[in-house]
Amino acid sequence: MRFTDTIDRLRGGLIVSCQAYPGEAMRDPRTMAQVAAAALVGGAIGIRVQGLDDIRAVAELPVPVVGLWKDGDADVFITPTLEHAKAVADAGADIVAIDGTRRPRPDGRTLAETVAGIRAHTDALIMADCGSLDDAVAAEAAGADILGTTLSGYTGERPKTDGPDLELIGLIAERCTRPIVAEGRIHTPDHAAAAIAAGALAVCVGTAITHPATITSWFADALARTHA
Ligand SMILES: CC(=O)N[C@H](C=O)[C@@H](O)[C@H](O)[C@H](O)COP(=O)(O)O
Repeated sequence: MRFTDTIDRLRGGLIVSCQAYPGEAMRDPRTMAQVAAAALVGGAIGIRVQGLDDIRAVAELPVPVVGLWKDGDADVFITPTLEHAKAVADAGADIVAIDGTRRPRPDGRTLAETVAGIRAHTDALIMADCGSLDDAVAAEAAGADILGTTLSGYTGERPKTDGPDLELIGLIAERCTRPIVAEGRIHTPDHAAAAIAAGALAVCVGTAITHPATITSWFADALARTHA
């Protein structure tokens, strides 16, 4: 029931990822909650945030909250262990986003063991942040509820496309039955529409909506090239 209800609410819609990085001026849970509230006014149907304080700061918003906890210097850093995932759920996430790759995890658990441990702890849905088709197939077999393309271009298995990895979305849609959230380098409304057309249930946009330093650099670099 909870699965169906949450998936129905996400269908065809825009999740906005509100994240500021260590040392950045906007890295403050209140600021991220304000950015999230503004995104809802614009039509977001879901919010994705990083860190336990940020999750708590948006947990009462009237939309599904995708929570994650980036931690550590290892390759696997998005909600890297079962303990991180439980904490994300306890902070109020409706959907716990975890590393969904086939790489070794810092706590030595497999993805299937991690998913089982989260299920035993919470009824939150589980989103596997994948970097390839093989990841998505394995994540579905491990029991993940949602397959994300979040890590495409960041694990060495897929090229870092200029824009979303539409090919990967199509490949996952062909092979897997779990819903797909297209995430990563969706920079324009056309990109978002193309991701849905390729087979995604919903799209998640971060940088292009909520990261002013990067957006500013796109404009500034274009002007610098014009005047070079
Ligand atoms: C690879 C990684 O660490 N991705 C992170 C996952 O939460 C975020 O830094 C991204 O901003 C997010 O996935 C949204 O993607 P984009 O910002 O490209 O719209």
